[in-house]
Amino acid sequence: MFKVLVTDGISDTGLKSLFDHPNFIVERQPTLKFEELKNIIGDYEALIVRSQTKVSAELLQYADKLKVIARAGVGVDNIDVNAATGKGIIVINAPGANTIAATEHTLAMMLSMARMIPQAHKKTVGGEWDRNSFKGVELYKKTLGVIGMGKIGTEVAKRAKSFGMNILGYDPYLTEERAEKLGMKKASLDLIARESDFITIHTPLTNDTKGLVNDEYLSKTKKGVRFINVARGGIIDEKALVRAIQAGHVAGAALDVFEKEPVADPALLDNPNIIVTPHLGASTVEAQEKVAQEVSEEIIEILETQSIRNAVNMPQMSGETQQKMQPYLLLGEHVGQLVVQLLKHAPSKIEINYYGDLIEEDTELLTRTMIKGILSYHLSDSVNLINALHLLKEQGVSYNVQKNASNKGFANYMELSITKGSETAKIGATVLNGYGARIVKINDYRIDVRPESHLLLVKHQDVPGMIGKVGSLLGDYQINIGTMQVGRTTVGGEAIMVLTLDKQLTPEVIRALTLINGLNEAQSLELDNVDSFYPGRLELEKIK
Ligand SMILES: NC(=O)c1ccc[n+]([C@@H]2O[C@H](COP(=O)([O-])OP(=O)(O)OC[C@H]3O[C@@H](n4cnc5c(N)ncnc54)[C@H](O)[C@@H]3O)[C@@H](O)[C@H]2O)c1
Ligand SMILES: O=C(O)[C@H](O)COP(=O)(O)O
Repeated sequence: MFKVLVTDGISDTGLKSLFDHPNFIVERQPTLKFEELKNIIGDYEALIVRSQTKVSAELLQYADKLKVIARAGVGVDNIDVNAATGKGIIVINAPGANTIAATEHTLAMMLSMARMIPQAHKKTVGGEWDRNSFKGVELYKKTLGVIGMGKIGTEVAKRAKSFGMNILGYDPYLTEERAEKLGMKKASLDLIARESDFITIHTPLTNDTKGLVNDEYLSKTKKGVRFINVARGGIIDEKALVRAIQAGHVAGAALDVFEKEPVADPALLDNPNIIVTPHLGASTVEAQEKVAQEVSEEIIEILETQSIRNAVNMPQMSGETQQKMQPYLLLGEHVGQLVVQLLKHAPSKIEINYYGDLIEEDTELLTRTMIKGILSYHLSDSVNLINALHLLKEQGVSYNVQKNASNKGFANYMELSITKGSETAKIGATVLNGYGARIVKINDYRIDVRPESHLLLVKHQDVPGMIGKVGSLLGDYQINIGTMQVGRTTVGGEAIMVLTLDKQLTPEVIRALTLINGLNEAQSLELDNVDSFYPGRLELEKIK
């Protein structure tokens, strides 16, 4: 059974798949204080939050069983994603599920500000019939500057066009072609400042966007400009905004999000030219059902089948790429497990080289699976694909990844080399079309071995009779040999033998092997999860 804790106001309808699932127990605690949350968080495998619950590094110290933190929405700034990553906890969100709600709220705020609807409403319900104080402005033929042309910015631009507005958009990813298709103009921030009558913000809050609209930017804007922020507090410097409104330069602002929430600053709340809502951008019945439904379904997938779609702290892959990369991902972990056993030490340096078809692919996840394979030998279950790179850094291990154009004789080839002091171990592997995964290089020896649970690596003199001696000794101990491969670099020098076996070797057999004349070393190499490893899905069993 998996226990899911739901804090914040999350839609019951959206949580239906979790409520109905026989393997999940859902508990709602929408009004917990930090101390209370800290005391219970250790019982849960999954946590669902909106923007109100602060999932801090301190809280996560108590979250011993937690595997997934789900943000029923977009922004994850209330979650310490680094701390979650360090603990191997997946952070997921529901990008896109509240796009329409935030878009419509942006337009509602723009229209309300333009026609002073909240101010007029307040006076009217207060008993005054004031038809003189609320002469608004029209949107028609005005210029709207959209900063951040992602999902919400794009939808806002499309709808604003239908009001007859001219649209300018700024986004590092906005191309001339896309802007043209949308019937708008790609602009610089300065052009938006100079020409816009309304400026709406739709970026995340990042180091780059924090205080993007500050005194300096405001000084470049057109007199009478109006701002809308339904993105994140802090992108507009609130003090600078108030100064510009008081100076009569900025005509108004419509704010849904604030530097500090709940907002209490009278300079914002008592200003007749500023209208506010309490972070309501995503608060529609439809959006709330959708965000809760998306994260509920994903929690079930992650905990039951270890498949991840929208993780914030994992490299993303399209379904098609994931399917294409699947055999390499499975092999990559085994390559990592093998190389660390070969070195017999925790490495201080890792080198990963990709060749052939792999240089065209997104290999970030593959790199992580190799690193997970290496680290799990010493760190065991505490390593997963989420925290592998973080743990590597923590251990002070450097790693370098290269994609090479040179031909290694295979359509695809990955080589992992790890070093400790003067010792290095190397494994080369490929996926052969129609034949599956193969280990094709151990240190400098060429071989051809299918990854199996139990392997025996023998280093011996390249002299007649060695294969027979090893085979008959294993027979004496009732150990069945699956396959046997030999490799050598020079005739008569040192050679290697790699055998796949039906069961694990005991130290006694290893000792007996080393007594064979001409045999320099025998090492048992064990691979985890070989049987469950090749059937198909992205392997994340350590997250379970
Ligand atoms: N008020 C609410 O309730 C509410 C609801 C939903 C989303 N949001 C917020 O709205 C914002 C936009 O959400 P989205 O779903 O459209 O995200 P998105 O990721 O689809 O789009 C964000 C865009 O911002 C752009 N961007 C990043 N840095 C930029 C910069 N320095 N200058 C210009 N553009 C930059 C990115 O390239 C991207 O295209 C986010 O901050 C999100 O958290 C708020
Ligand atoms: O990032 C988001 O999804 C929005 O800010 C909505 O936040 P909320 O779920 O707390 O309303």
